[in-house]
Amino acid sequence: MSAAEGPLVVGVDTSTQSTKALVVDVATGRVVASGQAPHTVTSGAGRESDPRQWWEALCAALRQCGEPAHEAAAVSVGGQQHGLVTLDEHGEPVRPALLWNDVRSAPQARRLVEELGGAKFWAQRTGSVPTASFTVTKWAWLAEHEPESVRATRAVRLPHDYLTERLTGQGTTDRGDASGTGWWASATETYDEEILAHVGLDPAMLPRLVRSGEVAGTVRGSHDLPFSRGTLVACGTGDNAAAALGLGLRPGMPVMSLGTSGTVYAVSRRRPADPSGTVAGFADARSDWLPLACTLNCTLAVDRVAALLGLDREAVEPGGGVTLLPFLDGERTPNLPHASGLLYGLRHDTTGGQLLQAAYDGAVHSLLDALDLVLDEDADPSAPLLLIGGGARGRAWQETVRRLSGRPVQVPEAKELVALGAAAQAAGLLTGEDPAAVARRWNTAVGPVLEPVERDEETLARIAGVRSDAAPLLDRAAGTD
Ligand SMILES: Nc1ncnc2c1ncn2[C@@H]1O[C@H](COP(=O)(O)OP(=O)(O)O)[C@@H](O)[C@H]1O
Ligand SMILES: O=C(CO)[C@@H](O)[C@H](O)COP(=O)(O)O
Repeated sequence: MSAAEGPLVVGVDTSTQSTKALVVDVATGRVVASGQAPHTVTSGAGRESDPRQWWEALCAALRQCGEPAHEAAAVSVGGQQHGLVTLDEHGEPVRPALLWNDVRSAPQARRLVEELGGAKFWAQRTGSVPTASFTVTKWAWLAEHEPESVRATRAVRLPHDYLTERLTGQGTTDRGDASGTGWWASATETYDEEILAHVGLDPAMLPRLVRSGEVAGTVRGSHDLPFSRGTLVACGTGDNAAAALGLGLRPGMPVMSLGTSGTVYAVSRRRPADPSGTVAGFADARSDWLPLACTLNCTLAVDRVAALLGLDREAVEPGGGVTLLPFLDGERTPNLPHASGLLYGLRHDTTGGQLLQAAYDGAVHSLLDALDLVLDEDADPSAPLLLIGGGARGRAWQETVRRLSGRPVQVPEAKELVALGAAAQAAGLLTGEDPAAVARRWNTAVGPVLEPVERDEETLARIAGVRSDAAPLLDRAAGTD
């Protein structure tokens, strides 16, 4: 390995399934070393992870990076959004974190929207109409189901805040991730005291908001970590905002991320406020906005269908006219938290490969359906769709997105765009540059462009029709008539 030219920084992505760390050369953007360690997520009714496991995974990923991690001058953490981390007076988790894809707080989400002025109020005030993913609904769920956990809580954090605080000893967050809580007012960029009072959460328990380019703290001594004491720590952000930085995204460039969650988003200069609730009006990690739509069922759901069929995930076959709505975890976009998977149109001659293709089609349809709402009206409809996340490596995913979008699809060669975005934040602390400009200098978005093909309107219309006809079934909680 050749010597690095510039100072080194570490970028971390602590997402749903694993924590990844990259050591990056600030001068060139070259990834000098990398590491990754998995997390466990509970199955069954809820989705929970122990935050201490994220820390252990971070330490393991950094150990895999070896000597270069020791030389890093700054570090930053991007993480899965929305998760509710509750800490006691010793800074220890009161209970496992409730994750973004835990839909148990759907009744609380519905109630909060009703109680506080309806969808329009929430969209105007916070940028988003909260679904079960939003932290505020999880806090309301906890207050109702585990009041003893709420009583024991002294600090409330998001996943990336938790790791940043373990690095620095200080409770900090940023506007990008705060905008997914439901208690951050996007109009004023402050915590919303009325919403917090409504759910009985003391603002003193929340982390300090740190601005882009500001130092969140320095690494305090820890024998678990390869960093030297005093290494700079940037504010970090939510994983989608970090990937937007990592791509050096400019307004109007659409992104589709295929991981545990599916997301579509773009940077916008306008503060979003969609009262239909399809578009979450997130802030980006700089001073712009990140309108985004997110599905709960993406790579894991399609991989599950492949496993049920005993097929490799690439073993898709065209044709057959079968429709599969892969809502295995309930769904957020469309907002159907109680839905389960639905198969329609099965015939004697339907093949396993066609069924698998139908799962890809169903997952991508939900994302494309929301994309038009995410993009500003003046966005160029022929701009390439940037395809990122673990699924973007898969040929079947690439071809499905290409066929159903009718757009050119660009697949960046850089694999870990969340961690690269975090690394760009850390680099910005050292050089004073805008992190998105750092990523552009690193050429992170470069990758092959798949030429557009004619949009498969027939399949899109078929899926939309099944979804609409099945609406009463999909909206019904399992086990009810
Ligand atoms: N070559 C590949 N083809 C298709 N899917 C892939 C490939 N490699 C990884 N994946 C999918 O990527 C997912 C992990 O993506 P990632 O973006 O890392 O997830 P997360 O950020 O949610 O933890 C896995 O669920 C897996 O199905
Ligand atoms: O909830 C959202 C966005 O609103 C998800 O995108 C999470 O941020 C989890 O991301 P991945 O682990 O799938 O990357």
